[in-house]
Amino acid sequence: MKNKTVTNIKSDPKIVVALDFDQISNAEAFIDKLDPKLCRLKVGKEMFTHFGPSFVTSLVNKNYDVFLDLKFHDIPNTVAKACQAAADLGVWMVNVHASGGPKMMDYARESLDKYAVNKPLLIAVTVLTSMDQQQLSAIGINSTPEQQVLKLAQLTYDCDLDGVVCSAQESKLLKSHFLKPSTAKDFKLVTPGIRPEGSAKGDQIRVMTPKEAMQAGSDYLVIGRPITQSADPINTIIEINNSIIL
Ligand SMILES: O=C(O)c1cc(=O)[nH]c(=O)n1[C@@H]1O[C@H](COP(=O)(O)O)[C@@H](O)[C@H]1O
Repeated sequence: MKNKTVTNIKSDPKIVVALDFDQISNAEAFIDKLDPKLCRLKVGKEMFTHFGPSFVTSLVNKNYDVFLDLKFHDIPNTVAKACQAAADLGVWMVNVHASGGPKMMDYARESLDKYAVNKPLLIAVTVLTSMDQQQLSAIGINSTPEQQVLKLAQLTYDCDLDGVVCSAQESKLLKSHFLKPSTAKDFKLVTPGIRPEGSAKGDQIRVMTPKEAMQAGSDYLVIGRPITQSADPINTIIEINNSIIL
Protein backbone atom coordinates (compact mmCIF):
# COMPACT_ATOMS: atom_id res chain seq x y z
CA MET A 1 0.00 0.00 0.00
CA LYS A 2 2.73 2.43 1.05
CA ASN A 3 4.85 1.77 -2.07
CA LYS A 4 1.86 2.10 -4.35
CA THR A 5 1.10 5.60 -3.05
CA VAL A 6 4.74 6.67 -3.32
CA THR A 7 4.64 5.65 -6.99
CA ASN A 8 1.53 7.78 -7.44
CA ILE A 9 3.28 10.82 -5.95
CA LYS A 10 6.14 10.36 -8.39
CA SER A 11 3.84 10.30 -11.41
CA ASP A 12 1.45 12.95 -10.08
CA PRO A 13 3.34 15.09 -7.55
CA LYS A 14 1.01 16.85 -5.14
CA ILE A 15 3.45 19.53 -4.02
CA VAL A 16 3.65 22.68 -6.13
CA VAL A 17 6.66 24.66 -4.92
CA ALA A 18 6.01 28.42 -5.01
CA LEU A 19 9.20 29.95 -6.41
CA ASP A 20 9.20 33.45 -5.01
CA PHE A 21 12.86 34.48 -5.51
CA ASP A 22 14.19 37.92 -6.48
CA GLN A 23 17.58 36.64 -7.75
CA ILE A 24 17.68 34.25 -10.68
CA SER A 25 20.94 32.69 -9.50
CA ASN A 26 19.32 31.80 -6.16
CA ALA A 27 16.30 30.37 -7.94
CA GLU A 28 18.46 28.29 -10.28
CA ALA A 29 20.63 26.96 -7.46
CA PHE A 30 17.45 26.00 -5.60
CA ILE A 31 15.83 24.32 -8.64
CA ASP A 32 19.00 22.31 -9.30
CA LYS A 33 18.37 20.56 -5.96
CA LEU A 34 14.83 19.50 -6.93
CA ASP A 35 13.37 16.69 -9.01
CA PRO A 36 10.34 17.00 -11.34
CA LYS A 37 9.20 13.56 -10.23
CA LEU A 38 8.74 14.83 -6.66
CA CYS A 39 7.23 18.27 -7.14
CA ARG A 40 5.76 20.77 -9.56
CA LEU A 41 6.79 24.46 -9.67
CA LYS A 42 4.81 27.68 -9.48
CA VAL A 43 5.97 30.94 -11.01
CA GLY A 44 4.13 33.93 -9.65
CA LYS A 45 4.04 37.66 -10.17
CA GLU A 46 7.39 38.39 -8.51
CA MET A 47 9.51 36.05 -10.62
CA PHE A 48 7.55 36.61 -13.82
CA THR A 49 7.98 40.37 -13.48
CA HIS A 50 11.70 40.00 -12.78
CA PHE A 51 12.62 37.29 -15.27
CA GLY A 52 9.79 36.97 -17.80
CA PRO A 53 8.61 34.18 -20.11
CA SER A 54 12.09 32.79 -20.79
CA PHE A 55 12.38 31.76 -17.14
CA VAL A 56 9.08 29.89 -17.44
CA THR A 57 10.15 28.04 -20.60
CA SER A 58 13.48 27.15 -18.99
CA LEU A 59 11.53 25.25 -16.30
CA VAL A 60 9.25 23.60 -18.86
CA ASN A 61 12.38 22.48 -20.73
CA LYS A 62 13.65 20.89 -17.50
CA ASN A 63 10.47 18.73 -17.54
CA TYR A 64 8.73 20.55 -14.70
CA ASP A 65 4.98 21.01 -14.71
CA VAL A 66 4.69 24.76 -14.27
CA PHE A 67 1.76 26.56 -12.68
CA LEU A 68 1.87 30.11 -14.04
CA ASP A 69 0.21 31.98 -11.20
CA LEU A 70 -0.50 35.44 -12.58
CA LYS A 71 -4.10 35.54 -11.32
CA PHE A 72 -5.46 37.33 -14.37
CA HIS A 73 -8.31 39.76 -13.61
CA ASP A 74 -9.22 42.17 -16.40
CA ILE A 75 -11.76 42.63 -19.18
CA PRO A 76 -12.68 39.31 -20.82
CA ASN A 77 -10.77 39.85 -24.08
CA THR A 78 -7.54 40.80 -22.31
CA VAL A 79 -7.74 37.81 -19.98
CA ALA A 80 -8.46 35.45 -22.89
CA LYS A 81 -5.37 36.68 -24.75
CA ALA A 82 -3.23 36.43 -21.62
CA CYS A 83 -4.36 32.82 -21.06
CA GLN A 84 -3.41 31.97 -24.64
CA ALA A 85 0.01 33.54 -24.13
CA ALA A 86 0.43 31.34 -21.04
CA ALA A 87 -0.60 28.23 -22.98
CA ASP A 88 1.95 29.08 -25.68
CA LEU A 89 4.66 28.87 -23.01
CA GLY A 90 3.71 25.23 -22.41
CA VAL A 91 2.57 25.64 -18.82
CA TRP A 92 0.61 22.95 -16.97
CA MET A 93 -1.75 25.31 -15.13
CA VAL A 94 -2.83 28.95 -15.33
CA ASN A 95 -5.22 30.95 -13.16
CA VAL A 96 -7.63 33.87 -13.13
CA HIS A 97 -9.58 35.55 -10.33
CA ALA A 98 -13.13 34.17 -10.12
CA SER A 99 -14.23 37.65 -8.99
CA GLY A 100 -13.53 38.76 -12.58
CA GLY A 101 -16.98 37.28 -13.27
CA PRO A 102 -18.55 34.59 -15.47
CA LYS A 103 -18.04 36.36 -18.78
CA MET A 104 -14.33 36.75 -18.11
CA MET A 105 -14.04 33.08 -17.11
CA ASP A 106 -16.02 31.95 -20.20
CA TYR A 107 -13.69 33.92 -22.49
CA ALA A 108 -10.65 32.47 -20.71
CA ARG A 109 -11.91 28.89 -21.05
CA GLU A 110 -12.86 29.34 -24.72
CA SER A 111 -9.44 30.80 -25.50
CA LEU A 112 -7.84 27.52 -24.38
CA ASP A 113 -10.25 25.21 -26.21
CA LYS A 114 -8.12 25.35 -29.36
CA TYR A 115 -5.20 23.67 -27.55
CA ALA A 116 -5.83 20.01 -28.33
CA VAL A 117 -2.35 19.10 -27.08
CA ASN A 118 -0.83 20.39 -23.83
CA LYS A 119 -3.92 22.39 -22.92
CA PRO A 120 -3.22 23.96 -19.52
CA LEU A 121 -5.57 23.44 -16.62
CA LEU A 122 -7.50 26.67 -16.03
CA ILE A 123 -8.40 27.38 -12.44
CA ALA A 124 -9.83 30.37 -10.57
CA VAL A 125 -8.82 32.00 -7.30
CA THR A 126 -11.73 32.24 -4.86
CA VAL A 127 -10.73 34.08 -1.67
CA LEU A 128 -7.02 34.57 -1.04
CA THR A 129 -5.62 32.65 1.91
CA SER A 130 -4.37 35.92 3.38
CA MET A 131 -7.95 37.24 3.67
CA ASP A 132 -10.21 36.92 6.69
CA GLN A 133 -13.63 38.30 7.55
CA GLN A 134 -12.20 41.72 8.42
CA GLN A 135 -10.32 42.00 5.10
CA LEU A 136 -13.44 40.96 3.16
CA SER A 137 -15.61 43.52 5.00
CA ALA A 138 -13.08 46.22 4.13
CA ILE A 139 -13.76 45.62 0.43
CA GLY A 140 -17.52 45.55 0.90
CA ILE A 141 -18.09 41.79 1.10
CA ASN A 142 -20.14 40.89 4.13
CA SER A 143 -20.23 37.11 3.65
CA THR A 144 -17.91 34.87 5.66
CA PRO A 145 -14.78 33.68 3.80
CA GLU A 146 -16.40 30.23 3.55
CA GLN A 147 -19.62 31.60 2.02
CA GLN A 148 -17.67 33.72 -0.44
CA VAL A 149 -15.43 30.79 -1.43
CA LEU A 150 -18.49 28.62 -2.04
CA LYS A 151 -20.17 31.32 -4.12
CA LEU A 152 -17.08 31.88 -6.30
CA ALA A 153 -16.35 28.14 -6.57
CA GLN A 154 -19.92 27.56 -7.80
CA LEU A 155 -19.43 30.28 -10.42
CA THR A 156 -16.15 28.67 -11.49
CA TYR A 157 -17.76 25.24 -11.65
CA ASP A 158 -20.66 26.58 -13.72
CA CYS A 159 -18.18 28.21 -16.14
CA ASP A 160 -16.64 24.76 -16.60
CA LEU A 161 -13.15 25.62 -15.41
CA ASP A 162 -10.90 22.86 -14.10
CA GLY A 163 -10.91 23.86 -10.44
CA VAL A 164 -10.24 26.55 -7.89
CA VAL A 165 -7.54 27.96 -5.67
CA CYS A 166 -8.84 28.06 -2.11
CA SER A 167 -7.65 27.48 1.43
CA ALA A 168 -7.43 23.84 2.50
CA GLN A 169 -9.80 24.87 5.28
CA GLU A 170 -12.50 24.95 2.59
CA SER A 171 -11.45 21.72 0.82
CA LYS A 172 -13.81 19.45 2.72
CA LEU A 173 -16.80 21.65 2.04
CA LEU A 174 -15.95 22.05 -1.66
CA LYS A 175 -15.21 18.34 -2.21
CA SER A 176 -18.54 17.34 -0.72
CA HIS A 177 -20.34 20.07 -2.66
CA PHE A 178 -18.83 19.55 -6.12
CA LEU A 179 -17.64 15.99 -6.21
CA LYS A 180 -20.83 14.12 -5.54
CA PRO A 181 -21.00 10.85 -7.54
CA SER A 182 -23.89 12.34 -9.54
CA THR A 183 -21.76 15.24 -10.79
CA ALA A 184 -18.52 13.31 -11.14
CA LYS A 185 -16.70 16.14 -12.91
CA ASP A 186 -13.01 16.47 -12.12
CA PHE A 187 -12.84 19.74 -10.19
CA LYS A 188 -9.36 20.33 -8.76
CA LEU A 189 -8.73 21.99 -5.40
CA VAL A 190 -5.38 23.78 -5.39
CA THR A 191 -4.53 24.96 -1.90
CA PRO A 192 -1.87 27.43 -0.75
CA GLY A 193 -1.51 28.44 2.89
CA ILE A 194 0.07 25.07 3.68
CA ARG A 195 2.27 24.98 6.74
CA PRO A 196 4.00 21.79 7.94
CA GLU A 197 3.82 21.36 11.71
CA GLY A 198 5.99 24.00 13.46
CA SER A 199 6.66 26.29 10.45
CA ALA A 200 5.95 30.03 10.56
CA LYS A 201 2.59 31.25 9.20
CA GLY A 202 4.05 34.52 7.90
CA ASP A 203 1.31 36.51 6.15
CA GLN A 204 -0.96 33.49 5.67
CA ILE A 205 -4.14 33.34 7.75
CA ARG A 206 -6.25 30.33 6.65
CA VAL A 207 -3.61 27.57 6.97
CA MET A 208 -3.42 23.76 7.33
CA THR A 209 -0.70 21.12 7.48
CA PRO A 210 0.00 19.06 4.30
CA LYS A 211 -1.56 15.95 5.81
CA GLU A 212 -4.69 17.76 7.01
CA ALA A 213 -5.06 19.39 3.60
CA MET A 214 -4.89 16.09 1.71
CA GLN A 215 -7.30 14.46 4.16
CA ALA A 216 -9.69 17.37 3.61
CA GLY A 217 -9.66 16.73 -0.14
CA SER A 218 -7.02 19.07 -1.61
CA ASP A 219 -5.60 17.85 -4.94
CA TYR A 220 -2.44 20.00 -5.00
CA LEU A 221 -0.57 21.74 -2.20
CA VAL A 222 1.08 25.06 -3.04
CA ILE A 223 4.00 25.47 -0.64
CA GLY A 224 6.56 28.26 -0.77
CA ARG A 225 8.65 29.43 2.15
CA PRO A 226 8.59 26.21 4.20
CA ILE A 227 10.46 24.62 1.25
CA THR A 228 12.34 27.54 -0.35
CA GLN A 229 13.75 28.63 3.02
CA SER A 230 14.54 25.11 4.20
CA ALA A 231 18.21 24.26 4.76
CA ASP A 232 17.55 20.99 2.88
CA PRO A 233 14.68 21.55 0.43
CA ILE A 234 14.66 18.10 -1.18
CA ASN A 235 14.52 16.45 2.21
CA THR A 236 11.65 18.72 3.22
CA ILE A 237 9.81 17.74 0.02
CA ILE A 238 10.40 14.05 0.69
CA GLU A 239 9.21 14.45 4.28
CA ILE A 240 6.07 16.22 3.14
CA ASN A 241 5.43 13.61 0.43
CA ASN A 242 5.80 10.87 3.04
CA SER A 243 3.46 12.69 5.41
CA ILE A 244 0.66 12.88 2.85
CA ILE A 245 0.54 9.21 1.95
CA LEU A 246 -3.09 8.50 2.73
O1 LIG B 1 -2.76 31.56 -6.30
C1 LIG B 1 -1.93 31.27 -5.41
O2 LIG B 1 -1.01 30.49 -5.65
C2 LIG B 1 -2.16 31.80 -4.06
C3 LIG B 1 -3.47 32.04 -3.72
C4 LIG B 1 -3.80 32.32 -2.37
O3 LIG B 1 -4.96 32.45 -2.01
N1 LIG B 1 -2.78 32.39 -1.46
C5 LIG B 1 -1.47 32.21 -1.80
O4 LIG B 1 -0.60 32.25 -0.90
N2 LIG B 1 -1.15 31.97 -3.12
C6 LIG B 1 0.27 31.83 -3.50
O5 LIG B 1 0.83 30.69 -2.86
C7 LIG B 1 2.19 30.95 -2.44
C8 LIG B 1 2.28 30.68 -0.98
O6 LIG B 1 3.61 30.81 -0.56
P1 LIG B 1 4.04 30.54 0.96
O7 LIG B 1 3.14 31.37 1.84
O8 LIG B 1 5.48 30.99 0.99
O9 LIG B 1 3.85 29.06 1.20
C9 LIG B 1 2.51 32.39 -2.85
O10 LIG B 1 3.26 32.32 -4.06
C10 LIG B 1 1.16 33.03 -3.11
O11 LIG B 1 1.20 33.95 -4.17
